Amino acid sequence: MFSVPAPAILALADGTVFEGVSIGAPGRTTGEVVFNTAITGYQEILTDPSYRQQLVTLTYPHIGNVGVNGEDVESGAIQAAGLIIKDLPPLHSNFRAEQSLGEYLRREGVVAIAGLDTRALTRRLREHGAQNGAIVALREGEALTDAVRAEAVAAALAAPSMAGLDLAQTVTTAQPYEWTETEWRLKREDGSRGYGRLAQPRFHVVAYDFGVKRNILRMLAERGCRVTVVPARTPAADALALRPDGVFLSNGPGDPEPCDYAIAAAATVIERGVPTFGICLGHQIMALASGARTFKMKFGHHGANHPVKDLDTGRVSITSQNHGFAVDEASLPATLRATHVSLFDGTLQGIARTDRPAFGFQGHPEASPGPHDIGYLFDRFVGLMEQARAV
Ligand SMILES: NC(=O)CC[C@H](N)C(=O)O
Repeated sequence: MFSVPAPAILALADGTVFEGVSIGAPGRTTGEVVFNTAITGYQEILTDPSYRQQLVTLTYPHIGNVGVNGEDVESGAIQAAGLIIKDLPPLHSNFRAEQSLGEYLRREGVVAIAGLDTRALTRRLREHGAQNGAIVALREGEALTDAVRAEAVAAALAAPSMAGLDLAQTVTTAQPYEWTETEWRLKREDGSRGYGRLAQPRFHVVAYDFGVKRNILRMLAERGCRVTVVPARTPAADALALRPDGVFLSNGPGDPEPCDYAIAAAATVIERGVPTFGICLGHQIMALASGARTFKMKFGHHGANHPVKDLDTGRVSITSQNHGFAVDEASLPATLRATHVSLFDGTLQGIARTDRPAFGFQGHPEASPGPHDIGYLFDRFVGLMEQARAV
């Protein structure tokens, strides 16, 4: 019933080679190797545009158990450059499943490897920091030779460093579009299942797309926001000409620092006093636009159980995270205050302007499948738009 999988290897830039089996498309892929500790949500992780040019290792050992469906996607395609897992079950089972993870990876042409020691790999990344790697997945019958291994290490070494890379432009929408789809429900009042539609918009939000995740747009629509999603390079004047109640700065891949066009647009929008909310890359861009600095972390935060403390209330939330850069707390100017901090490593997780209605969060308050502890930040954004309207 099951054919023997072809061999695959993962080579790191430091020369380490892990051997496993191919579970996706044959071929070669390179990127920054990162690890994500989430137990659920592999489909949402693969389709998150912030994973562009990254090879994602999932530390949870069984991945693919519930298959793949057409609804749980954060964008229109798999965005991660490759997938690294311990074990792909030969059978999947779920009432929503439409195909297996392996079929999905092959259909999308994504190279992926299973059967290697993901714990050893993760320990190496934790100790030495994130580094570039290459996955080579052979075709059935092809032999794994020393030449293949050497080529893979060379490919890992040749891959570009994430620091300094503007990847937002590579994932952004080419044209503006409107968004009104609301959150997924198992059972709506009318008995239907799935996503809903915003009937009566209360606010108009312009969302800068640096690689936006769909669930962010759904959570805005759920709260009465009609969203116009605009390309990353949209000048502030064009965004403001749409007369939005609020501006949203999305998550996205790569280094925030080279995104000078976005930093300039954010600075203008914030200066004008338009309520502004930034998530992840958008939060970093807001910080840079306000005069703070960002830096590359050792191995970043990628997972679904990161405790974050709200410094205003003392409340601790469990959050979803996916970032390799962070805002340097020591660099905050007088107009920015720290609002949230990571309880894993003390790094900055949230900021707010002291002089304008603008705030940002480093983690993912929209996380689907969760956790949902920090969804209140969307309510805060809506509150700022309400207040601005009352003036
Ligand atoms: N999820 C994101 O928006 C990630 C932001 C940025 N690319 C980082 O790695 O820090």
